[in-house]
Amino acid sequence: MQKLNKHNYKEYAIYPERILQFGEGNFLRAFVDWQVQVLNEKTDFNGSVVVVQPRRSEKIERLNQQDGLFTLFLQGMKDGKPVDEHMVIESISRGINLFTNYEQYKELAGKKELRFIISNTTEAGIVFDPEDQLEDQPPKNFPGKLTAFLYYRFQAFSGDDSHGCIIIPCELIENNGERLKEVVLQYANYWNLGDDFINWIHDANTFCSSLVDRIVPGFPLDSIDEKTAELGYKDELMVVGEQYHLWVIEGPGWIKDELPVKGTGLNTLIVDDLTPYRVRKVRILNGAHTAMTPVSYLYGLDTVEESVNHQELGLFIKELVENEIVPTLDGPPEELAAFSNEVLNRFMNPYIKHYLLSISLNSISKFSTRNLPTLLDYVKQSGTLPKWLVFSLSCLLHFYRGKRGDEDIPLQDNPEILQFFQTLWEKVDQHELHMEGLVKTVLADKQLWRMDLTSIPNLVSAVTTNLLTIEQIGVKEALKELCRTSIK
Ligand SMILES: NC(=O)c1ccc[n+]([C@@H]2O[C@H](COP(=O)([O-])OP(=O)(O)OC[C@H]3O[C@@H](n4cnc5c(N)ncnc54)[C@H](O)[C@@H]3O)[C@@H](O)[C@H]2O)c1
Ligand SMILES: O=P(O)(O)OC[C@@H](O)[C@@H](O)[C@H](O)[C@H](O)CO
Repeated sequence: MQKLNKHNYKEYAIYPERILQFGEGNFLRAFVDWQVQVLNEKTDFNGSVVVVQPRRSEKIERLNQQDGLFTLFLQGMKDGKPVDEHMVIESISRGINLFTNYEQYKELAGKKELRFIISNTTEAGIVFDPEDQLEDQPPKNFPGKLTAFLYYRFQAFSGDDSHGCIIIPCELIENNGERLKEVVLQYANYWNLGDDFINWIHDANTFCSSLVDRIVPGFPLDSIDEKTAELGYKDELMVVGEQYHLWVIEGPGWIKDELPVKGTGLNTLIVDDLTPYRVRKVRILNGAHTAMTPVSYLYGLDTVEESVNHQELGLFIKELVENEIVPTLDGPPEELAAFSNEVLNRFMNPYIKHYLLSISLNSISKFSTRNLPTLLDYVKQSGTLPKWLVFSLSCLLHFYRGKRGDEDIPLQDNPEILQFFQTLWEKVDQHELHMEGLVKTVLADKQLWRMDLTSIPNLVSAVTTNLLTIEQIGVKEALKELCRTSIK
């Protein structure tokens, strides 16, 4: 069977390289590169994307072997109807391997037509590292690579303000645009790149914070043979995502002229303040994902869809979202109810297998950023603990024991965190530590939660009680018990 590449594919238009994209991952390809394709089809945007990898990865070579082409399946509800469609995305012109072709990167910095820089380097990507040097080819961290790129551009156009860029990071970090600009300026100062360059960063470039939303489980490992047979060609970069999408970009109104999304059907908004969109999305959608993961997985389920359609898990998720997360959010109640309803429907998407284990990556820091604010707000508002969220936190501690029955759980978190939990659970198993001791030690750890959670009234005893119940009767029975006593 033939592989997908330009020789085996129909003729298609090649557009000027107007976008530099840091990240070859599933999400950016199913979201940004798809949006660029829509813009090219429906407007005079006329732009293609050059992809660079933020870390060493052989995916960039695979992207070039396929001439930037890949197949995107978009599956889910659209305008109230089920839609299952696929298309070849043609908007990527090429990938540059920064580790072998750094010169090409420097050359791109001098191209007049380049205007946008987009990134998604996970929550770990926007960081400063004093080890990075301008002379490194490439600097190790993403903001270091970006600073170097902007400096080459500044030099190529002798500091001319009309050749700056619009920089839109997509990392799920609060104020990602401002944060990225801060780190770029930190590198500029650290590398002594001069006041003229720093002024050019401020005057010629626009850093926009942005919020992205589309569930992208990625490569369809489960159904690859079936999909390959349907397509009639091999595609190693196939990606599956849902139909729903939202991109909220915080920036000046004139960006609408350069990114002509109006009238294209794209749910991309250019706004003055994205805070309300971010808070509700992170707390409801990501919060529910992160909270359901240890509970459902320990219960014996594997995917989001199974969980939301399950009698007890479904109830757990609905109660958690509607009675614990939503009441802590600001905004018109009808809008919040509509949004949470839509999220629950998206979780039910029958086409998509979204594995809990893939969501479980770095669950401790995710609980901290996505669910802890809800817990704190709930306690502040009501003076009581949110019992579903506390049950989820209890299951999270149990999840990090690393066992589902006799199975080992492939935990994915940073090694210090994994070691911390392993040591504590071993002590409990060897009767050197009581459950309450484990709970107190974990909840008091400021490195995990950025605060001492034992200061929250009754939290230690509630989590200890849950864990003792789980030890005695298992997560299944413990959850059933919680459902029975909560819904009378
Ligand atoms: N998949 C989704 O449903 C979805 C939806 C919205 C947002 N996101 C966000 O997108 C990010 C990537 O998701 P994906 O599904 O594309 O994953 P992926 O594994 O396909 O891609 C990960 C990308 O991040 C880069 N990366 C990883 N760690 C990095 C680090 N420390 N520094 C710099 N770059 C790093 C990789 O090189 C790669 O380009 C996630 O952090 C997630 O929060 C994902
Ligand atoms: O991608 P992560 O690992 O940060 O989080 C897992 C999911 O919650 C996330 O990918 C959502 O599906 C996504 O944020 C939806 O827009």
